[in-house]
Amino acid sequence: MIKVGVLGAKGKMGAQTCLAVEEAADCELVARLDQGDELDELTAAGAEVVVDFTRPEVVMDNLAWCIEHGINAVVGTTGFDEERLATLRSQLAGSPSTGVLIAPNFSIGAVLMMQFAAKAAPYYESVEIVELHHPDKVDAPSGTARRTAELIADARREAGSKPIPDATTTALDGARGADVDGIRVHGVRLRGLIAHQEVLLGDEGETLTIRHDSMARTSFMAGVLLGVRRIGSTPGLTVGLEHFMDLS
Ligand SMILES: NC(=O)C1=CN([C@@H]2O[C@H](COP(=O)(O)OP(=O)(O)OC[C@H]3O[C@@H](n4cnc5c(N)ncnc54)[C@H](OP(=O)(O)O)[C@@H]3O)[C@@H](O)[C@H]2O)C=CC1
Ligand SMILES: O=C(O)C1=N[C@H](C(=O)O)C[C@H](O)C1
Repeated sequence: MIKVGVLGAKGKMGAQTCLAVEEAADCELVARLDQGDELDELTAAGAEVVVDFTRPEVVMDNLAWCIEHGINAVVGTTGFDEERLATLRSQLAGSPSTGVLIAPNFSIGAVLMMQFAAKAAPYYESVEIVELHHPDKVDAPSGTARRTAELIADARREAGSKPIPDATTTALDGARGADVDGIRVHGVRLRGLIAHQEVLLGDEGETLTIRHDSMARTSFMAGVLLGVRRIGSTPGLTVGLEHFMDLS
């Protein structure tokens, strides 16, 4: 049995994760913590893996504590840039048997969408991303969109792709979206939505649209449990659930 603690347990994703862990035959939910609770409850309960679905402004403190106490972490919270990842790598160097998984999206379909988009991007002159989410989301663009843009930009750099054409010389602020590593990312916030993304690719006479939709938060749970099961045997920092999937 893997002893699991959940941070952000009263939130939308944390509550769903508690249910999934309780239902998993090989996991035991030993701690559910939220805002104001003491992290020491995790060690007292013997947690071996912590799942973090909190907020970008608190997740780094949570992870520093987990690494210091040798507790593996599976992280869905967004807000990770290169600087934060470098900080985690250096903290993990001091705790070589501890593992941290940062997964911008735990949905298997979303992971595939990101991989397909990166594969397709060098074949098209143009590519832009539209992410669509529920209006209670606090960060923009989404972690998934940022990660997709980075994967696409890496693939295009590797293939020697030309810069994406765009003749815009005048624009209202935000009209062309955010620039993430040279890729335009547009955000929609709409009641009724959960988490959705389109990657639009275009060239002479054709377009390709790759779209993924999470219609319920249960869509993330298979990926969360995969992370929980694998992180104990994967020391160091892993970025992206694709590393725990056989995609070759
Ligand atoms: N990787 C993935 O697949 C997914 C990632 N996410 C990401 O997960 C994060 C959480 O999303 P969501 O569940 O929708 O957000 P919610 O706001 O519903 O939940 C966050 C919870 O964390 C609590 N919290 C805040 N600070 C702390 C703290 N220091 N310790 C413990 N708990 C704390 C919040 O309490 P309070 O409200 O009082 O602040 C709240 O209960 C976001 O960054 C989101 O983008 C979401 C879906 C999927
Ligand atoms: O806040 C959300 O809801 C989601 N957050 C993650 C993100 O920012 O990419 C994952 C998913 O899109 C849902």
